[in-house]
Amino acid sequence: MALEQLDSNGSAGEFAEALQTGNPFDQPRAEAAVRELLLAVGEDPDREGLKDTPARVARAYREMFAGLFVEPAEVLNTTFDEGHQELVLVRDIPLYSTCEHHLVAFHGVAHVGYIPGTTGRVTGLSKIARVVDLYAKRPQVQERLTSQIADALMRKLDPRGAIVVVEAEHLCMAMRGIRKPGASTTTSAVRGLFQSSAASRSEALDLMLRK
Ligand SMILES: Nc1nc2c(ncn2[C@@H]2O[C@H](COP(=O)(O)OP(=O)(O)OP(=O)(O)O)[C@@H](O)[C@H]2O)c(=O)[nH]1
Ligand SMILES: [Zn+2]
Repeated sequence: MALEQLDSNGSAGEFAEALQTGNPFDQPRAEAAVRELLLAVGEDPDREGLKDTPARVARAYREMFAGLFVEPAEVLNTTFDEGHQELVLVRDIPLYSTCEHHLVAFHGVAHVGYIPGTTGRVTGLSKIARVVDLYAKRPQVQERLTSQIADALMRKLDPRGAIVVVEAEHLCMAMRGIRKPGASTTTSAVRGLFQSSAASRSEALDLMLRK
């Protein structure tokens, strides 16, 4: 399927599948593992309410990890020359990812900005959200997710700078363990001009974090 087609009407899952380069998801193996887990926690996987659960959970994991075995940065291959050499910023991109330590969700928003290079080459705004989405669909830590998004922009758009801020709540800190619901973690990754120029960085951060 052509990426252009998916851009207009494809879901993130279909999009990820179109980019798939590595192992396909092993549905039977995932189902068997979920069944084992249910047994391990003392449940009866054959009772009425749970009988379809291994298949359902496996499908959910397939979707949640659709960014594995793909190169998310590839979505930034679609660019066009707009001659725009000022800041482009997409903020409040909703984000759902999975903490690789506990395999539970962390969720929040990503703010992504870049200043196009001298050619003024830009990418479609939806592509920025797609990159966030695909890197999020992996077992992750927030710091790596943040850096991967910034590095993808630098690699594919050759911009003067890229800046990414992610604000998220980790359910592993809310529903278990330390149990601090509402605690929020902010991570940033700054590259290029945003690293060397405090003025550019603070302009972008101000636009990103202004309530
Ligand atoms: N830096 C960072 N830490 C994370 C992220 N997601 C989860 N963690 C932390 O990973 C750590 C794993 O610590 P461990 O001591 O191995 O695991 P644990 O015994 O379950 O830890 P507790 O959560 O403190 O109960 C915890 O402190 C989590 O809060 C993340 O995205 N970034
Ligand atoms: Zn965790």
